[in-house]
Amino acid sequence: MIQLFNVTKSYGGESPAVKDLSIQIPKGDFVYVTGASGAGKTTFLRMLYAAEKPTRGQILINNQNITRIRSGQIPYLRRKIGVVFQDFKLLQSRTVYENVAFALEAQGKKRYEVSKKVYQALKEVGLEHRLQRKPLELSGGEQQRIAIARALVVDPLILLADEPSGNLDQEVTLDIMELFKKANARGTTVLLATHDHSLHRRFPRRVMTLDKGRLIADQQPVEG
Ligand SMILES: Nc1ncnc2c1ncn2[C@@H]1O[C@H](COP(=O)(O)OP(=O)(O)OP(=O)(O)O)[C@@H](O)[C@H]1O
Repeated sequence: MIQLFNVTKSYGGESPAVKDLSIQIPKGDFVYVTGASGAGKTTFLRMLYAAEKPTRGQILINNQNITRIRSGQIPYLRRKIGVVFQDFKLLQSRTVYENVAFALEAQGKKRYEVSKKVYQALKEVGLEHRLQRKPLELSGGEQQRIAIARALVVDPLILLADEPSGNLDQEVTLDIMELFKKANARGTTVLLATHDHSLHRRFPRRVMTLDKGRLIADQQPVEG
């Protein structure tokens, strides 16, 4: 469960990036976060994994108040949250295997367990044959699938994706959506920030619309 109570984030400019946001997202929900460029989508997602602190208001993740989280607690929060970015953010000097294994190794998991989970996560995205490649030897779509495997390998409660298919073509976008839907079907709460309205026409889910930092619409999909 994600809960925001009157959350405002100001970077010190004229108007806040996110204004007075109050939102409840139950476990297992799938939510699109839409809005024009600069509407506050990235800021909203960044606060959920404690990359930014709200200026005012409270944020609870699974009843844990993360509003004033201490830096030592952030790694524990991030074990529950997978994040996927538009520009993948893979470590270029590491292999595909090492990129996906990283979070598990940081948690101190045993070597055989790490390799089993990494193999499963890569199989899930159809790239188990690319284990020893470096990210730049792969296509953009493959790199994003590796990034998704990295996010999902820890079985996150929440998956945050910020314009994950912004630089990718339509076919790859649909592959990626299937991966998000599968993770959601297994119980992961998914928040997907996107400009691409064709996605929610094709896969109708809850849509939250931000405008100048405010939530101006929160629509459930029409049944039927
Ligand atoms: N680190 C920062 N420092 C100062 N201002 C920022 C910072 N990050 C974002 N902003 C400002 O906050 C506002 C919201 O930006 P944000 O990136 O959250 O919007 P967005 O909806 O994700 O936009 P886009 O779709 O272009 O990525 C914008 O006016 C932006 O310029």
